[in-house]
Amino acid sequence: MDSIVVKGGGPLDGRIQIAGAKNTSLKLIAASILTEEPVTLTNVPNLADIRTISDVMESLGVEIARLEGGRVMVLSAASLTSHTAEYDLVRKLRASFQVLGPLLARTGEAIVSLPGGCAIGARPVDIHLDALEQMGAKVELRDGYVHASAPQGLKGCEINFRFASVGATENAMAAATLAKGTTIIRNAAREPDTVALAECLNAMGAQIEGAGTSTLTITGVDRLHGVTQEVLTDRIELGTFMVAPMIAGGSVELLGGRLDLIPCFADKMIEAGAIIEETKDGLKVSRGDGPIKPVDAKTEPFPGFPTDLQAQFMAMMCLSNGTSVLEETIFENRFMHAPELLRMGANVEVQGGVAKVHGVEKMKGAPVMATDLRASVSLILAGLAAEGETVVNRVYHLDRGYEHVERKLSAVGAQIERMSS
Ligand SMILES: CC(=O)N[C@H]1[C@@H](OP(=O)(O)OP(=O)(O)OC[C@H]2O[C@@H](n3ccc(=O)[nH]c3=O)[C@H](O)[C@@H]2O)O[C@H](CO)[C@@H](O)[C@@H]1O
Ligand SMILES: C=C(OP(=O)(O)O)C(=O)O
Repeated sequence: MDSIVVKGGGPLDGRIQIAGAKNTSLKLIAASILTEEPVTLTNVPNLADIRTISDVMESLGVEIARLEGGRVMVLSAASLTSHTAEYDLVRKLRASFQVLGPLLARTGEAIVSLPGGCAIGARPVDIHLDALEQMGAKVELRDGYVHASAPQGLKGCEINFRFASVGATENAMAAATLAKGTTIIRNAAREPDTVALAECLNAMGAQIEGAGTSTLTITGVDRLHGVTQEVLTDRIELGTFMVAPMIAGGSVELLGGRLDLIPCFADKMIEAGAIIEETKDGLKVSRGDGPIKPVDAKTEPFPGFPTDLQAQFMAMMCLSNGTSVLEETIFENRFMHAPELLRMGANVEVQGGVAKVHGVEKMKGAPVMATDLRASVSLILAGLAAEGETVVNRVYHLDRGYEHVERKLSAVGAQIERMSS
């Protein structure tokens, strides 16, 4: 299994190209089931998660051509050969559950393995299933699978989400595009990935209004057609690399970066002392002359502080000149990086969903391991300024969501390499 070795070093300098968004790509790929015509996606990142969802799609009969080293994907769901997304594939990637809505809407039947819990929390799917039931689907849980059917098609209705779940909004919205009548989803997610999915579906002939607000109105249409869609910049990769020059010092230009993708996170970075400049190609982030200042943050649905950037922000707060309080409200078990940061000399106290981070002057390299994607990258970030060598093990979590992290960081001067074993 590969590991990443980071040596604390001097300031960073240079440019990093931010890839297309993983979480947008996954949903656009799943949505291609809604049409018989080809869906072409450009700016797709080259990631393990994309390969996994491609396996799920191929198991359903979707033909996939990958061009330009995988950056361009052409998906053709002209003839679906299966209604079943198997446990062995779905367990590898929760987002595989996003085939449920499209499959049900297109064919009237879908059997999808329950994705199950994962390291960051239990992550039930009740909101997804309630929404589909309200649209007239019969939904049963049998042998670890969701069996959903709507032989006469789905029907528009009013749905009030108890929580603005990203995945449930996207599953219900995708399904509603082919329902009879109008569906209104209240307390819908407003994440940029959800807006991008709505835009792609509209470009395929759907009638979705209100994307980016809490109320979506979807007027069902008889069929959707093919599309060519560019995937937007990955805001989580962007936020991750914004933290790097804060920890290591120096300045990095993040190509493709946009402030509107990370409004609250950018404000918190500025409070912590980052200098963020909008350039013609993206965002340039520098560490000012002063120390990293302690900043409190609470994770919230978009446009709030993203849970997917909490671990990286914690790594930075470990080096602040005071105490910050980080509150995790989205997932019940998303502080697994804290004990690993402690190995590196950090001072973090976790109690339930709250972490008190007392900044230390210096961290020290250590062997560490993380059990989820963002936790893994937070340890690499911490390693950029730690004394000595940090070895991050189990990097398959990292490879789910970061393209060549070691190449991108070494290109701006970090001492980092991948060790294969
Ligand atoms: C592939 C993808 O896009 N993943 C993102 C998506 O995950 P995902 O779509 O799974 O996140 P949700 O917004 O659905 O989950 C948020 C919270 O709602 C709960 N919940 C969700 C659905 C449900 O039916 N019942 C329920 O109780 C979850 O357990 C969790 O505590 O949004 C999260 C929140 O921004 C991000 O961290 C993930 O990176
Ligand atoms: C939690 C994440 O992804 P997933 O929802 O696929 O687990 C993430 O991207 O940080």
